[in-house]
Amino acid sequence: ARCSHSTRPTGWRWCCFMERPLTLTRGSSWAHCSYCHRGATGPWPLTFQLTTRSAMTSKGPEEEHPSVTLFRQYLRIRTVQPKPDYGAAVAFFEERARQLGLGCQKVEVAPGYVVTVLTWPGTNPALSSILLNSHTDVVPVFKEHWSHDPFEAFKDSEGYIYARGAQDMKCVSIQYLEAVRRLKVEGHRFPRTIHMTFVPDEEVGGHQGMELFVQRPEFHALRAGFALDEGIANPTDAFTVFYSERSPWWVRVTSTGRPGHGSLFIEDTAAEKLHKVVSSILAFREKEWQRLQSNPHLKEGAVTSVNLTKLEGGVAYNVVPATMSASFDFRVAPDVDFKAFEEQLQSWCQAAGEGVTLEFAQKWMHPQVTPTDDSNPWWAAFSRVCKDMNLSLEPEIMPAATDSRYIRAVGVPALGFSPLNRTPVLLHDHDERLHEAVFLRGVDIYTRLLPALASVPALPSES
Ligand SMILES: CSCC[C@H](NC=O)C(=O)O
Ligand SMILES: [Zn+2]
Ligand SMILES: [Zn+2]
Repeated sequence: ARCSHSTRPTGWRWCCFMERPLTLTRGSSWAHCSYCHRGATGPWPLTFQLTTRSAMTSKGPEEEHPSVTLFRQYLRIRTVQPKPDYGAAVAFFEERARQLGLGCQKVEVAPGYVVTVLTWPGTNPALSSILLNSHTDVVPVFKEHWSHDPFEAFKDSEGYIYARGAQDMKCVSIQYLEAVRRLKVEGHRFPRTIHMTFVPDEEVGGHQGMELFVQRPEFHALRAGFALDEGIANPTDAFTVFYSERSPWWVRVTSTGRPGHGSLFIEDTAAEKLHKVVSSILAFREKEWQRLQSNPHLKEGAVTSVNLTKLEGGVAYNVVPATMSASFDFRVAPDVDFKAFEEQLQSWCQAAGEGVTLEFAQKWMHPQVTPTDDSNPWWAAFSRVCKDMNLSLEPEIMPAATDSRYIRAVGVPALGFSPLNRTPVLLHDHDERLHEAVFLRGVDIYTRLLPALASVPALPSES
């Protein structure tokens, strides 16, 4: 409910959410309701519309919204691959649990790899829980291409926060925490328990993180009925939501052949045969690209992609090598017949000649689709809130691989959702950044989503 601003005397601040006067906890431009911790700024009327972006931008730390300050603190923790400081991240979440009065459990899934679980118990322990997952690691940076230090969380005069992880996905971790904080201080309780899991190593495949965690008794004890995990920003007004993922298949093709002097026409060389396989695979790539281009209804995640990412072999200009290899990053669409596709790869190798083999460095075989219709009560609750908030959703298949695949594979429906619209897609890119107003709007969105999800009535399987 929004207050009717015109009827309030000027000079007051009013919490639009709680319909009560704000207790000012900071200086004049940012007013925070000490009860629900929502902030508001600028002259009357107070709104949270993105159209007031510039008005929401603060200049110094004194005027900054405390949720933004917390976000920037987290961005400064260097959980960057390949040597993330996970210890600092775990300590950060333990402190959040202490401050919020949440349960905190640490599960070491491999030596030095801890999953931190923060828990807000529901009122009906018979019901399954809501899992809010986020990974704590971030990808490396090319520092020389950044306008600001990627681990300083610099905020420019317009309100853009520059940092590795600003979009992928440290924003989401803090948005979950701040939404829970608001709901908790407002005195709410919901039937279903809410667990927030903060997991390591997603950016390198989740093999020392979620892949192990979902097999542990501690995971099963959470009794997750539904999960939210990361999505991708959307540059338009709409929000992207992912209901499935393509399966990563990392394939190395090794070709062996006759060696010899570089001046001679050697027959049956490794390079010739490798070239044939590369040509077959790149022709397939072109076909999928054309299929995507020619059908406006198809989104990137609905076709199979492949890139040639490594070429290895050779020792000298004048020595024909006996072995050469090519590595490919395939992302296989969920509707593909996996067995037939693997046979196709094998037949391209065989067609190239003797001594051409392939091996897999990653081969995900369990694609799952979370239904996006009202047969799925979780989707019904999620999409209803978005409709009520006038958010338009674009349901898609995630082109890349996230920890959602492990969650879905153990039978827990999951949606990939980062509440970031009007934001250029800058994950893994130079100058990754997020506007503070978009970040705060995301906290508002979770503040609406969580009550709905945590109040989904008992499912047939739960009664
Ligand atoms: C296949 S494991 C690698 C996972 C990685 N995830 C995020 O970027 C990806 O490349 O999709
Ligand atoms: Zn991510
Ligand atoms: Zn990533």
